[in-house]
Amino acid sequence: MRIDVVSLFPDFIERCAGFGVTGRARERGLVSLHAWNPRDYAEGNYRKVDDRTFGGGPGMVMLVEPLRRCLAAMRRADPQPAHVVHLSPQGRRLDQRKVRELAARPRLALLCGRYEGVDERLVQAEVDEELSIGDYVLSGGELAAAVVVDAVARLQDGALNDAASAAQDSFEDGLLDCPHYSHPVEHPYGTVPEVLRSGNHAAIARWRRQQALGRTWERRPDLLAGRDLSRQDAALLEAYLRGRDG
Ligand SMILES: COc1ccccc1CNc1ccc(C(N)=O)cn1
Repeated sequence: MRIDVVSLFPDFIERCAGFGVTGRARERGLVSLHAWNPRDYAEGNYRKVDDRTFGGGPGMVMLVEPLRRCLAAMRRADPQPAHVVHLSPQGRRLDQRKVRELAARPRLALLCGRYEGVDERLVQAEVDEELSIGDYVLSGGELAAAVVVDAVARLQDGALNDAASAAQDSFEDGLLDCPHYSHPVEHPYGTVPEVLRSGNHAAIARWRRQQALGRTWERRPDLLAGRDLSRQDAALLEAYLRGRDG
């Protein structure tokens, strides 16, 4: 898939997406990343990209015209239509379902606002959807865009090795992940659970599912609300809670 990023700090995303799984996905050609700077499309020798907000009040707004020109150049660069996402605190909340939807698209354009945001006319005319990575305000949309790039890149076929994709799966079915352990077996911080060293793969799978259910119940009950647990899952969760409460 192709991802275009519109940002006043184009190297920001290039750097963020250069490591690990995302860096490898790019090297393998699973994802191509293209940065566009609205300042390159701004007028005057100050190349103005922002100005005061009408109606008064603090802060500056990104001007519509440099962004319009920038997006036009981005569209011209590739005939494939781009799904334009504006990263904003006013956006719908990003979750794994939305990530999967975005990852299935051939081309994404991520619009990163700075200052107090973007002239609303640009949003209305050019943006397909606004997304938020959480209920907090950042100094720019770039970190949110980097989150989207990472989350969609790792879902591209061939991006993850088997172990990592297994970890991915645990989030895919809407549960938190089970705990993980490695060497040494005995450590002042504790001992690796016996079942994980038993070689009994059915028991290991059961234990992991039980841990995922129990931890989700304890930490994110909202993920279980409105979800019908299978009889097997319900039994595992009950046993987990009984075992916890002694
Ligand atoms: C006041 O900032 C803005 C106001 C409007 C748009 C963009 C920005 C840039 N900042 C952002 C961007 C995204 C998120 C998020 N939660 O996804 C948080 N902050």
